[in-house]
Amino acid sequence: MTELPDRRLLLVHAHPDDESINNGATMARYAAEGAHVTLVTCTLGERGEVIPPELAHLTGPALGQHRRQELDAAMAALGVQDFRLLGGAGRYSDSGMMGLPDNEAPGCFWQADVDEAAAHLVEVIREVRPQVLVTYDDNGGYGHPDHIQAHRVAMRAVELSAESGRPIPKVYWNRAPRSVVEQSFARLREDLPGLPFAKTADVDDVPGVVADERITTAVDGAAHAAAKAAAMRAHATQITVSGPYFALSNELAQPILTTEYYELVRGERGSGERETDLFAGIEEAS
Ligand SMILES: CC(=O)N[C@H]1[C@@H](O[C@@H]2[C@H](O)[C@H](O)[C@@H](O)[C@H](O)[C@H]2O)O[C@H](CO)[C@@H](O)[C@@H]1O
Ligand SMILES: [Zn+2]
Repeated sequence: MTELPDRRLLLVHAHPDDESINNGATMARYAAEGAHVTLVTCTLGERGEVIPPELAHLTGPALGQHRRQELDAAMAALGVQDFRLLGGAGRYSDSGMMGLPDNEAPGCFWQADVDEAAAHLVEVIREVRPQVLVTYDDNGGYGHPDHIQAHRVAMRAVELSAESGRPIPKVYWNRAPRSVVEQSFARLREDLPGLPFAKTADVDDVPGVVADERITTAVDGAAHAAAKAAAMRAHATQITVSGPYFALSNELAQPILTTEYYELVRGERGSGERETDLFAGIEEAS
């Protein structure tokens, strides 16, 4: 088996694009620093909307395949080489937004058996032996069924790994501190007239917004801002990027954060008021 780097980070996401939006700067930074970064994406986003008119014909499996190519390009922009689909390509399909009949579709991720899906993730954990796992909070950041299910599957895999004697030392949820998001939106509102977006989203539309006090870790990815923006641009069916701002297909502008924030929910916290490194406190080569 190929010898893996001392530091190994695993991220679990629902659709192609979530990884770049939530963790693009973190992924680019750790990849550049020589850590092994593994992304597991649970669906190919087959039920997504499509922004560019020339691609509006893409739906279902054809959209899924196109978004897989977008993911390839985004990972190249971030310098990440290990990225996988949970259970293999097409094992779980996009469940659509919460409350839609799509949520009941056979084979969609929302209908997946959590233990069965977690077993696929445990296989990756056994191979990579990550010291750090990143996923969403129990609301999936913003209540999308695939995000909630990705949380459930990831946290179940964390339990199963611990039960089998292979605990993951540190587990984090994606977060955004309310004060930082509010300040970012204040700047966005000032810049809005010069942007290709008509309106802004609301602070509470940003996934994982919490009181500042719940933030345990801030990863400064400013040096990788261009890589994050390029990765987000690569997801062109889902995201429009303009300078330090972006919008999804709802055309509601949001800020691109280059410091990315986390809440440690399993494991020992590193020293200091806030960690600046997800691996803080990890014994090397554990
Ligand atoms: C960021 C994210 O999780 N995107 C999901 C989401 O897409 C949103 C959805 O189409 C919504 O109706 C739009 O208003 C919004 O702009 C989209 O971001 O849900 C899709 C369907 O499950 C999913 O494919 C997409 O990745
Ligand atoms: Zn998503």
